[in-house]
Amino acid sequence: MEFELDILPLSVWLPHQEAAIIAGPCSAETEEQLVATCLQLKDLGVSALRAGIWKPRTRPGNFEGHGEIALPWVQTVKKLVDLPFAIEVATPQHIELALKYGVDILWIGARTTVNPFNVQDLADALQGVDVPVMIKNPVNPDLALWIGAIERIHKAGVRKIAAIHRGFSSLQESKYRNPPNWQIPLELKRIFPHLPLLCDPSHITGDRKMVAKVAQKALDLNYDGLMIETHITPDKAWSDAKQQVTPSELEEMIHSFNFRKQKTDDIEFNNRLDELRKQIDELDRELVEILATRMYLVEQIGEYKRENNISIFQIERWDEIFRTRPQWAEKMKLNKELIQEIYKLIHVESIRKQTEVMSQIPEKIKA
Ligand SMILES: C=C(O[C@@H]1C=C(C(=O)O)C=C[C@H]1O)C(=O)O
Repeated sequence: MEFELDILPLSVWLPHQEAAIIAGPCSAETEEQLVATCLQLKDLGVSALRAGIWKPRTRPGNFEGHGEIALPWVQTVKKLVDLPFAIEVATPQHIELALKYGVDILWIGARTTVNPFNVQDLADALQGVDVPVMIKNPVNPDLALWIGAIERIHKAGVRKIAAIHRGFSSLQESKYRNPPNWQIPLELKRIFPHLPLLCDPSHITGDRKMVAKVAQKALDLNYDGLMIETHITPDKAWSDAKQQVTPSELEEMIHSFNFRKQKTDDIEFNNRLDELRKQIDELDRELVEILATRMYLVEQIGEYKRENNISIFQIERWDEIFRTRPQWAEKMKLNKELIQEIYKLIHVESIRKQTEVMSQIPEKIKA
């Protein structure tokens, strides 16, 4: 990475118990709806409130938020409920207005994170401003864009930063509205271990029935918090009706959550974990050795093909491999999709290796 992120822990700007929970309606629809929802959230132990003031909608004609008109409603809520309030901003003007009305936390939405020009405009507007900024993943599954947006905001001097994982758009059919692609946020966490990471199961699932399950998965993966859309009458919501839950459903969910610890001092647990991990280390070494041996054979086949002028890609052989290996896996109670994915990667590497071999001048001719 270009530079280590120097950021403050989440607890500095968002005090919380086991995990930070940000809740509130998708959109601020009326002052009554916003106040009623937030009053019901007041005693649930949530760490912050949220509401959409400007809503980026895919197509025109849908409710796009009230804009500045709704900001005094946020002020009303803040007088009644002693919790920080978060809203989405997409332009420098949104930032200016949010700060003018005393909004505590800003977030950059998925449709903004995709555009570096847009993010840079926001970063410039945030220069010298001490406000926490949460950055949602870009709509498309592109980790570099997400990192780029975080770096731009960080370079503007913002030290209260968090990332929000809200899932990614996909052309494939899925039970999710925005499939989570967990490997992307986990890779972000590997690159920036100190960056607080929140999950937005409402946008990932698009379906209130699945929200608790995805939220629990995020907690199992040691996420620092959750953002959950909550509405007093979700079915009547002006936006994202299907994915919002009532405050009492949220309360039930919070009670059902299992909050995991990252580590323990329990000696017995740690010893057993070490023992099992040593076994994994040995197996992984063997796995890598086996892959190296397989690749050595692929290279030999490549040389043989070159000498006999045979093409690299062999559809029948590849088809046989792609059919049989998952079958072997299933017999051993292994996930067949995993084996398919692994073999796709192996095959791409075989082709790369043999392409390299094909373009080499054979030793005999060189001599
Ligand atoms: C190794 C070969 O070349 C390619 C790579 C394969 C593999 O990695 O197993 C299979 C078929 C070919 O597309 C081969 O022809 O056997």
